[in-house]
Amino acid sequence: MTAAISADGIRQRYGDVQAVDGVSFTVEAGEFYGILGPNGAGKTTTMEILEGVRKPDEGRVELLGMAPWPRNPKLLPRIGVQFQASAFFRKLTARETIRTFASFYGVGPKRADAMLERVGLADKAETLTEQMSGGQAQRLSIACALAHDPELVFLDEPTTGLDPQARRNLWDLLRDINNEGRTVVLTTHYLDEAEVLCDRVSIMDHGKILHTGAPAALIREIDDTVRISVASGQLPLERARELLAAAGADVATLEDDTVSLSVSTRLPAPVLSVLAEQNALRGLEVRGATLEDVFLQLTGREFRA
Ligand SMILES: Nc1ncnc2c1ncn2[C@@H]1O[C@H](COP(=O)(O)OP(=O)(O)OP(=O)(O)O)[C@@H](O)[C@H]1O
Repeated sequence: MTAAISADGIRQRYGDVQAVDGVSFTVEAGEFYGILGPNGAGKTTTMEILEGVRKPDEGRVELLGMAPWPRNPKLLPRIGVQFQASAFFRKLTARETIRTFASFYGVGPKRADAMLERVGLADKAETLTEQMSGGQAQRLSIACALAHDPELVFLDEPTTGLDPQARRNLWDLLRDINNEGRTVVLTTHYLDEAEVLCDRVSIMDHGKILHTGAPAALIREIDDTVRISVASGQLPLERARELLAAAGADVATLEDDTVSLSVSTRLPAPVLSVLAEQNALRGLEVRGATLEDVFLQLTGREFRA
């Protein structure tokens, strides 16, 4: 079967900045694929090259078995693109906007209106785009990208700037889009978003892909330690010291003044049972590794979006 996307050795330079530095990957049909990286990593430039809106300095891209550059009219009805900054006509309503976008593809008003409903904006149909919230505008731009029923959808940081509730609502929508059988490519600088949504994720930094895999596999590969934090004041200092010694902790910090304790260990059970014996479980936090830890391991730096 032809891959939905194959990118081979793509490079793009802007003046002194090597924005994309030899990126290669494939995306299978039906996959939810993420490109995760901090600001300036080269995600948007990579997306623009995939979408066929930018010619790379070097490298080859195929979308659905075809080259996206030079602009390929056969591909356009089959792909949907949501750009990072959506510019709508401010004085058009949501309904007028989606109908306009749909008409570019010969799609009638009925399907356009249905898309508006699909993204939960039916009750905003008469609202001017300039009066929509950030989350509503993102939903509208996703609806516009989907109006012509594309099989491959590109979403460039669709949830940036949204509040946590609006982000979660959008995640549900994005999952549905993928569950309908569409291939989805998403860029994000939210680690949790990549972890929750993507079948596979490429971690990108300084124009290069550092690692690609299923989020859970990436996390498993790097680390199986568990971080345990004990709220301050839960444990007498002496007991905390003994506990640290007993835990064989890889990393542990003990702050004397408030006796707050955090432990990284591959053997959480003995630590937890001592804490339980000490009746020190209030405010206890236990967490496994996350993609944040994967990024730290790959780059030696904390992930800062
Ligand atoms: N049109 C341009 N002209 C010059 N430099 C650019 C241009 N577009 C991007 N860059 C630079 O290329 C690098 C990669 O930018 P890009 O937008 O691809 O990264 P990104 O990962 O999408 O970042 P963000 O998360 O902030 O959108 C950055 O250093 C950026 O400043």
